[in-house]
Amino acid sequence: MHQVTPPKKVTAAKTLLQVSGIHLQEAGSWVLQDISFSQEKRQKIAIAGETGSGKSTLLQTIAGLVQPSSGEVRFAQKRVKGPQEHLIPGHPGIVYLSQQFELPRFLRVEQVLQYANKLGPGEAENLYEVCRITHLLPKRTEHLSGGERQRIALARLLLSGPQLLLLDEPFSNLDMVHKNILKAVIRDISESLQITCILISHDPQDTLAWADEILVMQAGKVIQRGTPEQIYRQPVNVYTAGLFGDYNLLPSTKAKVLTENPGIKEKEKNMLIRPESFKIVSAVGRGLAAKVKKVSFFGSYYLLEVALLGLTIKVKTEARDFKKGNIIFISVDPEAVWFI
Ligand SMILES: Nc1ncnc2c1ncn2[C@@H]1O[C@H](COP(=O)(O)OP(=O)(O)OP(=O)(O)O)[C@@H](O)[C@H]1O
Repeated sequence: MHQVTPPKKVTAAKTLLQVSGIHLQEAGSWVLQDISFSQEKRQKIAIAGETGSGKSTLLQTIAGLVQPSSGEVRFAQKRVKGPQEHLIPGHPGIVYLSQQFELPRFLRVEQVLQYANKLGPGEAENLYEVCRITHLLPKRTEHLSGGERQRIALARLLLSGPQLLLLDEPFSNLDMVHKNILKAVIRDISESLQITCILISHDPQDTLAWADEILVMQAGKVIQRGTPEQIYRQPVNVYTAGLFGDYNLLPSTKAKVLTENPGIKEKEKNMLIRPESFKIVSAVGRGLAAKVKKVSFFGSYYLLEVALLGLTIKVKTEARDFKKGNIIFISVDPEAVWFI
């Protein structure tokens, strides 16, 4: 099996956020169930999960915008009060960038930001640089693109000087150019402004390379927590596996043929193999024969669908030599197999 780095131990002194036993019931059903985790200062946590799994509600609960039915959120060792305990919901140290952020219309960007500014001289200008919005300051808010509006909404939140930034699907609805700008902004918010972040995203490309730790949610529960490598290579179930990319699932009966490969032990469980873990080998006898049924081009790689052991298996390759109908020989590295 793969060697993966265990998540870092969180020590009390470094802990910024402590979420303990959060439950939330709405309209008779559980939206959040027994959620507990902690976050160190500057630790980057991503939350993944299907639509409706409770990700946004969890972030809103952390921000003090939703009252949990039970459990508590502690931020910098103090309990975060919910909206039923506060006249103005929220916590001054925590900001939440919603998917439905709003900006006042018919104002110049610099006016909008001026009203929100609680930072010292020079700090706001630095923040505008980090958010890549300095050139937008003289523009009017109704003359901005969606990506620009979002970076201004983000800067406006950060002008209050928070320690924790909660980002709810910030990359949805962005084209590749604006997405890459926002990725650089989020990296700099963490590195130069030293603000701790939690980020929700559907897209594994947004979270795997960024996060120190990923929480996977399903039906209001955290079902897996680990480093990006653990989550990707050792998913607890097919739900987690599917959130982070394509996979092949071979039933144990079929897997027996592949287990002839020295190094792969036969187990009763199904075998999960990512498409990039198959190797296409040249010689007969060094791999199993498979017939190419379909070739799809994805820019940096091709995805082959091949018939193997009566199943359709997905194989990723950078080579452009394969066509429908070809017979290829494939093998798998024992290190890349995960039993599920
Ligand atoms: N105030 C509420 N009353 C009733 N149901 C609610 C309330 N808030 C959330 N829910 C339900 O809880 C579930 C989780 O919603 P939530 O928006 O947190 O999920 P999500 O994982 O963020 O989904 P998405 O990715 O679509 O934003 C949904 O089924 C939602 O309808």
